[in-house]
Amino acid sequence: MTRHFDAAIIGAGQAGPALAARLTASGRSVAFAERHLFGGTCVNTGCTPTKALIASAKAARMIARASDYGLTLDAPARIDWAALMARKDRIVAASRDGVDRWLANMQGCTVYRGHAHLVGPHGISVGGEEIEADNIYLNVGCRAAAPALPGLAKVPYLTNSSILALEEIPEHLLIIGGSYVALEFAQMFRRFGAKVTIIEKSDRLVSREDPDTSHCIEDILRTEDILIKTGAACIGIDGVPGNITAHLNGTEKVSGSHLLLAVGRVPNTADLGLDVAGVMTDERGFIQVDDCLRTSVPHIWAMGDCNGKGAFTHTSYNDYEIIAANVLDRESRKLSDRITAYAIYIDPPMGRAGLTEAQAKATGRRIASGMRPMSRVSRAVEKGEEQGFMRITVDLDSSEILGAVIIGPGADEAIHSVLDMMAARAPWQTLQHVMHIHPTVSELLPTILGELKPVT
Ligand SMILES: Cc1cc2nc3c(=O)[nH]c(=O)nc-3n(C[C@H](O)[C@H](O)[C@H](O)COP(=O)(O)OP(=O)(O)OC[C@H]3O[C@@H](n4cnc5c(N)ncnc54)[C@H](O)[C@@H]3O)c2cc1C
Ligand SMILES: NC(=O)c1ccc[n+]([C@@H]2O[C@H](COP(=O)([O-])OP(=O)(O)OC[C@H]3O[C@@H](n4cnc5c(N)ncnc54)[C@H](O)[C@@H]3O)[C@@H](O)[C@H]2O)c1
Repeated sequence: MTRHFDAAIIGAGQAGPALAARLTASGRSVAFAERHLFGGTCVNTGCTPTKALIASAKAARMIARASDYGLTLDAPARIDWAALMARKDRIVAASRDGVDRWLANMQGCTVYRGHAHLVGPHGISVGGEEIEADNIYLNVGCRAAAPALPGLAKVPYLTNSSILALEEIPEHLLIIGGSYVALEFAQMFRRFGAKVTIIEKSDRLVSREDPDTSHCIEDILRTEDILIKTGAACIGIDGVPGNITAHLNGTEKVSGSHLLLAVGRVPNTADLGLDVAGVMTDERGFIQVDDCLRTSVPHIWAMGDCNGKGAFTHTSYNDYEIIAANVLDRESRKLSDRITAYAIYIDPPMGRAGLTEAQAKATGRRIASGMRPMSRVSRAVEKGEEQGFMRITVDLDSSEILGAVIIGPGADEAIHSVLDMMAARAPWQTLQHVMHIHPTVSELLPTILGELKPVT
């Protein structure tokens, strides 16, 4: 028998559970389908486990640098891989179980554990049961891409999921890709003692960023003896477990014990029955949505990574807020109101808000930037973490803050000073006149706004 609900949500990622809570609180009945692990990518194979491991890696790095701080160790620290992974697993399990319990105990929410797919505009089949819902919300996320590289199918390779279950530290980790996933795992495994080689096809790492940002990040990684091969499209792979060779540009090869693919993500939409319901996707499989995250079928909405409009936990959660505002609060919050913001959790981290300097320049506006290296930021010097810089870019005519980048200690937090001012649409002079706390990285933001130089 088909059971009817006011709403159905597919996928317990970063948007679905919070939306279920709002929908049920408004008196609506909700069917919730999750086929694998509650909490999705962020909790199980993304942010949470990687940031837990990065914390261990930071501790290892600080111990290795003990003498820089005037400390003498009687013996070098040993990595207890099992204990370190157990810490990560405990943190992940607590978070996952929290989401699972939250949904299971939610009044008005019926949880289905299984793969769900659309069988009509309102119909869903999940784990052999048929349900129907007035409105459907898709939060199905993405998975690691595995491009059709010659030879790849014949060698064992790791993704962001399987690398988190390794039973030992690789001797030499080859990483294909040179962006978020690659860099966070590269530095972490280097700090755990692995030799690491990054293979990136663009001519610089994180090529969406300004060139000086890429070069600064390359310097940070090279300081720790991470090998970086840019302009190096991997055109083939061969080898056996424990000895894998990547062939680059047809001219060079590099061998390692393990291979990690970090070349982007593909949406989990091919097995969702979208065509049956008439939901349109783009050529890469991302679900097409309008500015309020409605799909081509008006009662079906798509949120999180699967709509291709963001690829972060905070963008997924913001999608939930946009949908809740439109559906439940009669507020017209929109995707286009969102200011780009993200961090890369290398150490020191990079925090970004708004446009890069190159993007700001490309708008054709009259712009200026203020910048300062971390070597001239007291807090960074005192912490012994002088790599990095900060830059803020403004519109000289409207006084708008257009964007900022901070690479340095606490940059992932400090960037919010700029982001919040941008959200408030405050002119840059407002930020310049705020008294900031000393000694912090943020206290130099007003200073660099007093040293703006036109960008031509
Ligand atoms: C290694 C790594 C590190 C990351 N670190 C960060 C970070 O530090 N900060 C940050 O902001 N972002 C980070 N991200 C990105 C972040 O994890 C994702 O953007 C975020 O998790 C996306 O959430 P989502 O809600 O779109 O979907 P997901 O969290 O991917 O959840 C989708 C859920 O849907 C389920 N599902 C899929 N299809 C079906 C179906 N047919 N039926 C039932 N259930 C289904 C899946 O099992 C999954 O549980 C990281 C990603 C990776 C890979
Ligand atoms: N700190 C964070 O917030 C965080 C951390 C990890 C992941 N994420 C999210 O996960 C998503 C996926 O990250 P990602 O790093 O896998 O993807 P990405 O799309 O950001 O980068 C992929 C990189 O791989 C390179 N590449 C592609 N094919 C290649 C080839 N054949 N040879 C060599 N290089 C190749 C690309 O040029 C690019 O630099 C990101 O969009 C990000 O939003 C976020």
